[in-house]
Amino acid sequence: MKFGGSSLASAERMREVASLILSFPEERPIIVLSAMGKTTNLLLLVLFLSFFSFRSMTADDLGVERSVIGKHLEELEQLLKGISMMKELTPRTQDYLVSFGECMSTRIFAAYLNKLGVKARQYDAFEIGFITTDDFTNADILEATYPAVSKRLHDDWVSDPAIPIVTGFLGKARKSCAVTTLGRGGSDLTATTIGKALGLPEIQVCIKNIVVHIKVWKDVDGVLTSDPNICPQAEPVPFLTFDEAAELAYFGAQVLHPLSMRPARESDIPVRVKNSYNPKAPGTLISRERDMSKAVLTSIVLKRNVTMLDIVSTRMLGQYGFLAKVFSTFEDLGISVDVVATSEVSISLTLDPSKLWSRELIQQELDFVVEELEKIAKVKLLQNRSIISLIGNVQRSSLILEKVNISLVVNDSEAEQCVRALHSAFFETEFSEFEKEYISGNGSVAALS
Ligand SMILES: Nc1ncnc2c1ncn2[C@@H]1O[C@H](COP(=O)(O)OP(=O)(O)O)[C@@H](O)[C@H]1O
Ligand SMILES: N[C@@H](CC(=O)OP(=O)(O)O)C(=O)O
Repeated sequence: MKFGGSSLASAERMREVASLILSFPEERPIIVLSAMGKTTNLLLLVLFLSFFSFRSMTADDLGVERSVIGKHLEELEQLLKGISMMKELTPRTQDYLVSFGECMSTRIFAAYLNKLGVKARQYDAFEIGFITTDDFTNADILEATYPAVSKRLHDDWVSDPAIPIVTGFLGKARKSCAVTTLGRGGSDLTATTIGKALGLPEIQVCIKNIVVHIKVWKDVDGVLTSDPNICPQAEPVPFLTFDEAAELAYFGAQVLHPLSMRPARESDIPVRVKNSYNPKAPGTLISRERDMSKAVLTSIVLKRNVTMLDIVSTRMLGQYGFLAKVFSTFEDLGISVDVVATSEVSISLTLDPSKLWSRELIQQELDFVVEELEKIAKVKLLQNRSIISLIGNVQRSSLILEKVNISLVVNDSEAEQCVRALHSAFFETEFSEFEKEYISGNGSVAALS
């Protein structure tokens, strides 16, 4: 069970989360926690004065000794002094800095459960086998993680049973051994990684009749048809496939970490997204397959602040070399490409902003891309664009577009209005039988727009 910042904003919320966990006495949960509320943002903004008092107050409110986070508060103070003296925050130091959020929330929560008489044990993910690449701020979990984590959790459980309370979001870099983070919202990935680790055959043999499932608790009734901050009418989507959920997350839905579906899909362990403020709501069940016969559009998502490039060949290369050269330029620079529309001699594409944001020299980098591409093409750089993606089952609407989703690129300033218009057309309008048939069966996608 994973509880994110949205479920853990205060001492009161922590109490409710504890009673929610205890309301499943038949389950043997492993708990993954994010930092409380907006702690990660606060740490990044270095609003540490309010942060210190807030977190200590939470411990006080829960009747937990402040000493459970005393060492961390001292270390954090030292770290912040160091950063302000050096006037430099490297991605590695940034990861170390934000790791305090999860390290403290889990300690406070484990101490609270113990105080209630429920035996719990706190774990820092970087100490129990979460091995990652050294890509600070956006690290990838490595395969070695799965057996290491399952062994550690299993062995501890056998020798001294206690509910594990694990820090989400964090890992340990394979080369430098420093603390890493898995990208914003990465605790979802921690939860599905533990799910896969516990689904390994060795664990299944050790613990007979184990049925692993993953619950991700949020502050909304599941994955919704759109971002509720943009479309207040957004409704929960009851079922999704791993692929749909991954697309949805990748194309901007904040509700799930973009890579979090990978371990779940690899181990075929379903994920249920539930509302910790409304546990009775069924939420969204994400699994390998679902009934697609009625599904057309599942969700509309928005990814803002995207950079787009229009690249038209000057035919200096033969037609066959053009696309290869364009893509190798991005590969050399380590920039991912999101959405692509292409012909033999021209290509329009959007760049993945997360890759650009995680590094410095953004403008220089873009200038360099353009300079490289101008050797073979005319290039137009368009900034402040948004990608609106229509995620769903277009399988039945066009043979050509089978299994792809539809993305539109619009100006940032018009994006929310476009999402609202699309949401209203697709989810808030009663279609006639004829229109339903046209959308889901015979019409082309172009006709839809
Ligand atoms: N399609 C969507 N479905 C559900 N929630 C969404 C969607 N798009 C954006 N959100 C936002 O995601 C939030 C939940 O994600 P997040 O804040 O990361 O939760 P947590 O902190 O629990 O991990 C919701 O409060 C909602 O505002
Ligand atoms: N605290 C981290 C990791 C995380 O997963 O948070 P949340 O579960 O609240 O999205 C962040 O804010 O990015």
